Amino acid sequence: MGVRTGDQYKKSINQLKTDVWIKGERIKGEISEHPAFRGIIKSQAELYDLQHVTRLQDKMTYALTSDEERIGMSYLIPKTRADLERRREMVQVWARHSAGLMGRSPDYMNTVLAAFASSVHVLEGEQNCFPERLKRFYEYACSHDLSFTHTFVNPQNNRSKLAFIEEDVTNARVVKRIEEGLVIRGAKLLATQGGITDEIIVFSSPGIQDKAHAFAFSIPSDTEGLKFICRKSFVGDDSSYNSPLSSRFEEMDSIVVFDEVLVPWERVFFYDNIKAANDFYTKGNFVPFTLHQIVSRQVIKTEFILGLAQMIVDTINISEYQHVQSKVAEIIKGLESSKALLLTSEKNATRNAQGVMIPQRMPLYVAVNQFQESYPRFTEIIQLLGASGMVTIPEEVQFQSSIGSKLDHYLQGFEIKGRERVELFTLAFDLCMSGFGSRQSLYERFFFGDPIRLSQIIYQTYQTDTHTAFVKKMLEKEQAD
Ligand SMILES: Cc1cc2nc3c(=O)[nH]c(=O)nc-3n(C[C@H](O)[C@H](O)[C@H](O)COP(=O)(O)OP(=O)(O)OC[C@H]3O[C@@H](n4cnc5c(N)ncnc54)[C@H](O)[C@@H]3O)c2cc1C
Repeated sequence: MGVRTGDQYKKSINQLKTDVWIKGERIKGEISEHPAFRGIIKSQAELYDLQHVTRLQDKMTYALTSDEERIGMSYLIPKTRADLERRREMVQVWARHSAGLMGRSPDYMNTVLAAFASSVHVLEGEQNCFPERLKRFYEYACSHDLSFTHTFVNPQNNRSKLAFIEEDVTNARVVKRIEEGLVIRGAKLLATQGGITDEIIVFSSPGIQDKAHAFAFSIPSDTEGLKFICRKSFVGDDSSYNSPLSSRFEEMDSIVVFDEVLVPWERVFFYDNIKAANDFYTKGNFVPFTLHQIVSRQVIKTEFILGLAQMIVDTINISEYQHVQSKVAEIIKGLESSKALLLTSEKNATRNAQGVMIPQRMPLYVAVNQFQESYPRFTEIIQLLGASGMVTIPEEVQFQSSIGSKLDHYLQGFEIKGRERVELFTLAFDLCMSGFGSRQSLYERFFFGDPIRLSQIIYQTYQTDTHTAFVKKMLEKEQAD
């Protein structure tokens, strides 16, 4: 089949008739026509179509041999530094299409799958582990260009350190091991884009205490007993003027419920193995590969925010003020740091024993942890620069009415008419203040894990020995003097 078109993606999602619940009802009919999903499915389809644009073909796809069908670059397992560069460029083509606002553009999960497939050695020879199945599944996913969502974390009912002592009443767990496969009951915290992908990958996050929770598998989204229960939609409305971002990029997050879901053995990658669950996450390539994708996207998102900040400055003509300059400079510093950390991770990449090129972890950890803090600050800067402009944003229909000419006059900016000025500030509002925008901040803060625990990982894994030795040497010199 090779790389898909947007239309093929849309048809496939509509045919599934996945069990998706929103506003107290199960979605009936084509999900691509539902107001909560219309925009995001269209945007996702546009991304698939980019793989077919002739001038982008070498960036977005590759062929293993000259006569083989091309597959998505997002599935590439890098063997060289040039491959990492190709991966970055592919991510950034897709990210530019959504200004980096689609955290789950297909490259995110395709990267996760490539990371898993390149980590099968961690599972080899281990009890209840099936590396061959994972490899076969990766090949199947590449050749069919499948779309994925995923869910790793358990529901948030009790996060105390001693939570494992309590009876588990919510978490998805294996309740039966039968001839046909595993039976799963319970829930997982959430899946972004849950319900609008072909498949869902379910993995245990590290730190599992009970082997019934230690599993990994992938199943079609329409598997019997699997339910996606959506939150409230953050789509403002269908208008690209009034809701320029949420009408296109609202990805939706849904709670994932497993009502006695049968996972066939062919789709089980491991089960009942706590060590495998921990090792696969920590010793496999999930972290460095996924972080490389994430930081590549975040660079583009920061470029977009910088452009928006500067346009606000120009539109109300405030560039002469020193604090305005330093606020924009904050975004520039964030952008340049992310870019530098990303390139450092590629420059210092090393090839592992399996011949896979692994980007250096630490610069990527630092970049993503910094972004967890700087992204909410960037949106604050937009608000501080925009001030009342963020709320003097009448809807398009007001400009089309008989008072439109008054609005054009009274809301004019520096050398632009009211309608254009409001269009820009409406975009800023959607990015920083709407439900969609607030969720974007929460997403960047948490989607790759708790920022507090991430900074702990940085502290605990950073080698400081040479630095303390440096100080000791300096002290010895002082004494010698
Ligand atoms: C918008 C969004 C989209 C997401 N999409 C997905 C997805 O598609 N798939 C998926 O699997 N996950 C997804 N996630 C989940 C994400 O991985 C988690 O939010 C993240 O790992 C943090 O877990 P939590 O939300 O359960 O927070 P908690 O772990 O419940 O943390 C809540 C608070 O308690 C503190 N806390 C809790 N435990 C500790 C501890 N041990 N030590 C110190 N402090 C602690 C935290 O610092 C935090 O302040 C998404 C999250 C968001 C917000």
